[in-house]
Amino acid sequence: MLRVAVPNKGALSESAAEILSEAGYRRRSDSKDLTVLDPANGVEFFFLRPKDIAIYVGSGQLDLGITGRDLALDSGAAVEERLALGFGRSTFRYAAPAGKEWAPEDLGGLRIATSYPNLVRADLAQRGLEATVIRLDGAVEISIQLGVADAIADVVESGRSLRQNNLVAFGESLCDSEGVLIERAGTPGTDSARKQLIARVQGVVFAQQYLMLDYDCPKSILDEAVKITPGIESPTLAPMVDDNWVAVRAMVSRKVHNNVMDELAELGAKAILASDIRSCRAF
Ligand SMILES: Nc1ncnc2c1ncn2[C@@H]1O[C@H](COP(=O)(O)OP(=O)(O)OP(=O)(O)O)[C@@H](O)[C@H]1O
Ligand SMILES: O=P(O)(O)OC[C@H]1O[C@H](OP(=O)(O)OP(=O)(O)O)[C@H](O)[C@@H]1O
Ligand SMILES: [Mg+2]
Repeated sequence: MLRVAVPNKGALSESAAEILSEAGYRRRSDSKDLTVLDPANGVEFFFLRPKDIAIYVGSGQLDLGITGRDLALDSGAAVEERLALGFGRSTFRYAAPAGKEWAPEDLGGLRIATSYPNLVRADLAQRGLEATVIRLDGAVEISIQLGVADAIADVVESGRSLRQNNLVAFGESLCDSEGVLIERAGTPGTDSARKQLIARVQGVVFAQQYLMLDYDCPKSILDEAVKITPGIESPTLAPMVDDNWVAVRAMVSRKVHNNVMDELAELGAKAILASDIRSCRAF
């Protein structure tokens, strides 16, 4: 039986559950359940704190886990990313009171509060700086006001928490994070339940990042149109009753699909339709 760790709460839990459910795995029926058995797929799911997941997977107790890249790195556990999952995106930034221009070099000798002490220590060491790292569990933004720190290093998503506490981020992001599927480093498993879960999850993630585009295309502009929509392998063409036209179908990245639709319309394509893909095996 494949043993898979899933976030039980927090910023990653809902999206992780969504992806697994879309990939055909059993959902838990109660948010207090810590395990769910899915015998049809040969998987047992363990609902754990996202911070702990890399430790279980790195120690070999569990085979795969969904967690955040930043959490996995900070844990120091011997794990590798198998897939990036495209949700729970965040940056990890230094921040300090607004009103002065800060640079990472200013951190030498200061007290830095964070929930990710290892990420911060590694970054300070790389910069050749010595500072006191103060480990807090959360609500890190308030720690300066409360007098236990001079600066912080924290997860920044929208930036609202920093603004509300009159803090400014500075320096590059220490870690650009998102949800990731991890396994133990050095021993990529090859059992069928594992391969199936990875392929299914990859199919759902891929499908979330693409749309299916269909359009009617005058044959005279077909060469130019398929350059705009090359698809993954190659676009599909289907004959139309009017011999001067052909129907084209291709997958396009969600990020650019509006531009692609504009360009196709400009070129003379008609009936340009974009539809969601729920899952795929496109690789
Ligand atoms: N707005 C956000 N706040 C916190 N974590 C976020 C956010 N957006 C994405 N993440 C990611 O979610 C993971 C942290 O999840 P975790 O459940 O530990 O924190 P949380 O959602 O703040 O819950 P908790 O209240 O238990 O601290 C990290 O990988 C982090 O990068
Ligand atoms: O840039 P933002 O969109 O404001 O998001 C980032 C903030 O959200 C999280 O805190 P959370 O609300 O989870 O509380 P916590 O600090 O107790 O974990 C995180 O720790 C940051 O504080
Ligand atoms: Mg939090």
